[in-house]
Amino acid sequence: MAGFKDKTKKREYGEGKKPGIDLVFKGINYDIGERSILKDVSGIAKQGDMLAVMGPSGSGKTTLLNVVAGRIVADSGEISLSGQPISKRMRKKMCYVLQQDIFYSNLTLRQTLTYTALLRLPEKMPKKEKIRRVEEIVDALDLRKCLDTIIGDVFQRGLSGGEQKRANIANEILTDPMLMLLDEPTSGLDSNTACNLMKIMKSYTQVNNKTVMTTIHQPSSQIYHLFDRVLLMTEGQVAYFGEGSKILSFFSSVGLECSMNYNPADFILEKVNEEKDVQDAILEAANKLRDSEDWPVELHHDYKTKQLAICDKMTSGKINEAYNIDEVKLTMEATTEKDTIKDSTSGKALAVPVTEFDDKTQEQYDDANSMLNDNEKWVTSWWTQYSVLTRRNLFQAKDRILSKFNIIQTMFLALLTSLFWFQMPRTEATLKDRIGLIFFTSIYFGFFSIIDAITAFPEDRAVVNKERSSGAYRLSAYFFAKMSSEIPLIIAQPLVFVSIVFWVAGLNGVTAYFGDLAVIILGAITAQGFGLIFGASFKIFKMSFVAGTMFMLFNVLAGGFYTVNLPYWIGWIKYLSVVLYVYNIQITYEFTNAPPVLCVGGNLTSFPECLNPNVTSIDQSEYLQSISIGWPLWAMHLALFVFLLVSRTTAYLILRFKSTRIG
Ligand SMILES: Nc1ncnc2c1ncn2[C@@H]1O[C@H](COP(=O)(O)OP(=O)(O)OP(=O)(O)O)[C@@H](O)[C@H]1O
Repeated sequence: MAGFKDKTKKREYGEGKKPGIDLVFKGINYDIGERSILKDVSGIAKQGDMLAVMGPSGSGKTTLLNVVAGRIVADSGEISLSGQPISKRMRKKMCYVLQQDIFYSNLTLRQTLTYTALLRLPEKMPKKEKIRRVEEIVDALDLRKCLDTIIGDVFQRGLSGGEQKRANIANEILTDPMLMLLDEPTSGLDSNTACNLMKIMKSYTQVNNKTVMTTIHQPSSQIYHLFDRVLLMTEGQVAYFGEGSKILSFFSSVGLECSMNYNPADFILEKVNEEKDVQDAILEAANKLRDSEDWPVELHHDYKTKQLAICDKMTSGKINEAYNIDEVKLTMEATTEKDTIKDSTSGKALAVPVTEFDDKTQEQYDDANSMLNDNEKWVTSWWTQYSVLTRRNLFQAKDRILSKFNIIQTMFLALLTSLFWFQMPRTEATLKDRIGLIFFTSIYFGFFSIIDAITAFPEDRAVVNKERSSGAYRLSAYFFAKMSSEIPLIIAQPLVFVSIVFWVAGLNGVTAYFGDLAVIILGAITAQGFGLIFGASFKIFKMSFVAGTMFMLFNVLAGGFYTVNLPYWIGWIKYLSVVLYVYNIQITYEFTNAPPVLCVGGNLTSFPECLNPNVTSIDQSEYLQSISIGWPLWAMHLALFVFLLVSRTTAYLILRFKSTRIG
């Protein structure tokens, strides 16, 4: 793999490498209830290196990764990046590649990466540069041949498992993070694909001076030898931390010998899984290791204060003064141990990694600090986030809302409805059919929108949660983008349906056509807002679905078609039905300024005025009065707008504050 450098950087250092960061986590403890999940876990991942976190299932690997990523707050312990306590802002310099590959399944890899680049690379970087970065990463991770393949899911084939893993990593490293946290990147891959992936990662890490911490289950020996350091865990404790190459001699010191040609990874995992006395012996030896020469200085108990004193000077730009801190009386023994600063009195190592404090070193520190302390909360403006998300959502939702299946369904229903209500004569005899058709159109698109919003939500929630936890964009940008991008798609189907059915059935003229169309669309958009509420309120899809269906059934029952005269004590409830307003607006258009509705002859009529031989048509305004709530059109439209506003605002607030929320 050809490595790639960030050409946007002004300076390069040493052997052409950018300054990287060292991750140190020390004394991490984390309990859930009575159970200790992590016990005094410490380790280091250095720039240009890969740290493997290994251990049996349930030993706490993912939990540790979550703690480092800031997704879980540890009960105690310290985490620092290049000597500085880790902060929320610094976490933007890291990426977390989840075990699951979470993407919009119907976007191609090119679209997925491009949208990520536009969302997560700095506003000031030109678009051309962002695209170039996508291209570089695609080559680096050997993804070019599948750039135009959709991501896919269980329903539609797309990228292969290995390609999805690489796509997942590519998507995260686009932002050029300094620290990469990978959770089981090889899970589900065959050994060859897994090995290729890890080789690619190794090369990328070295060439670009990145820091990698990865959990891994049972690596092959080829993969195992790619790791610089290994943190072996058992039951939440450190069973070994140190260079991967020294692990067998560590086990040998406990009397556990690995036979030749045996995969060291298999061997160590077998041993930490053995009976309690073997485990205890390993843990005891691991504890002793903490007092040995091999134990990194950064993990010593007294390291923090001294390190911080030096760091304070360094971060305030006074590197040379760091040498002269009285309390610690530093001397640099560059000739014998080039990379270590030592306490002159005790001779104990205090800090790494400076060999010479010249101008170049000062620059490196300036750069590393400016990278870590980047104060921008968002890398792109609200408007950029909104417009990129709108485009992405439009593309992504188009295939869903205007899927072949939905188009066939709408066309089929339009055909069926047209046949059932074909050219109704405008007579008293067809009044029931006429209002039946109007009621059907009032509810159909409401159902359609609410169910669509609920079914689309789980995928949305997963992707947006992932992206928002890496600080990609604001919730409001996502929310407004979702609303505005789906409106044209929601309009498309009622437009086709009403344009066919209205005229074939013979409803009332041009004004009623536009009025009906507008109110059906308004009802559908409002129903979508309620769909969002149910999608956001429940983690379990089935519950959202049941809640959405019950809500729509309530709307239908209280919609004014089945029940006009409710008992007085519950009559108010109908005003909570969105369908009531959509239906009433439509019947108002149908029976106002309309051609006459002819009486049926003789005693068959239900209208007393039709018994008068001089009267040929019914009084439509009186009829309308008898079947409607009698509100003026403007008031009913206003009520619908209030519902629209309330549903959208509630959905937003639920997303913002509920625990199942996005972001
Ligand atoms: N929310 C929770 N409530 C109770 N126990 C939990 C919770 N989350 C994790 N655990 C427990 O913490 C332990 C460590 O879990 P973790 O996922 O970190 O293990 P792991 O080493 O990554 O396992 P695997 O290799 O199987 O993914 C497990 O025994 C798990 O059951």
